[in-house]
Amino acid sequence: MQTSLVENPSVAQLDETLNFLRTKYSGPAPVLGVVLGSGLSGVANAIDNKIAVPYAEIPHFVRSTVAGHAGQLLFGTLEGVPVVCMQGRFHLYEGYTAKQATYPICVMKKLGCKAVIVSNAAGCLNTSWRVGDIMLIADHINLQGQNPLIGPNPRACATSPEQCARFPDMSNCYDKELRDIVTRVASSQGTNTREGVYVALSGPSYETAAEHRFLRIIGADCVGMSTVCEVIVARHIGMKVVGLSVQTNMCMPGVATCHEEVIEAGNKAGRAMVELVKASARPILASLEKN
Ligand SMILES: O=P(O)(O)O[C@@H]1C[C@H](O)[C@@H](CO)O1
Ligand SMILES: Nc1nc2[nH]cnc2c(=O)[nH]1
Repeated sequence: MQTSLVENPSVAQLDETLNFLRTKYSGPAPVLGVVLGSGLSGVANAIDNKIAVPYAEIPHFVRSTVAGHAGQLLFGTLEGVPVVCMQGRFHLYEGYTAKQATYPICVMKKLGCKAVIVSNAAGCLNTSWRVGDIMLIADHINLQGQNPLIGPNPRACATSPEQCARFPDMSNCYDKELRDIVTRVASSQGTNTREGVYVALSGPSYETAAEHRFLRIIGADCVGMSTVCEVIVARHIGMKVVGLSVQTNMCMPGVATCHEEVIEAGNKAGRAMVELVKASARPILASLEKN
């Protein structure tokens, strides 16, 4: 069943989704959500005791229409940590509203997730970096021309009154403590992560050379077509966020970009991402339990 979501998800819609998911999965409640971007679906292979639920079957979910996005919700454990994983996400360029695209984040919250790891494939604007580099998102710039919080407030998926501010703060959007944990894990694995700013445009066209110049000037290190709406919703409802951007193509004058290249580079770097996300799951959980 597919419902057009232009309003915030209602209690009834969320209940319907959760009741359906409970008929498919009865294991421990997930504490960590993971959103896998283009070409990064290999992380799904690291999930143990996996139960896959296609988006097409889930009430109030829309469909994945993009190559490289499998379009299913996965339940299971990652190094013993109960997780729910979006194998494929929804993008605004698919024609979905910001509320439709971010509905799964509300569902993750209702399922019990305290934090979400969002990942994406991105074009690299930083000329000192290389294809395959993994960037921890330190901050973002939202140039999508949409904000999922526009409209009535608060949200039914919030669990406490202090969540869902009308004007939510975005100053520690990408949690510093969790970011430091992932950086430490990466260096213990010999992976040299970057930190930087992700800028999101609506897509689906890739950028012109003039747009690349502009995006560098305003302080972006890489550019993509997703993530920021998910992160805004997650922060609004009190979830902590870790963001990972795999640099899949260099944004350079005269160099063409294509989605196949993005998927291929995402899949290659996906191997390091799998190890990083796997090894970070337990320390992230320990940090969430401490706070
Ligand atoms: O879902 P993500 O942000 O990883 O996907 C990126 C942006 C577009 O969907 C696609 C372009 O090739 O990759
Ligand atoms: N907007 C945008 N999204 C991407 N996703 C992967 N590469 C790119 C890129 O170069 N530009």
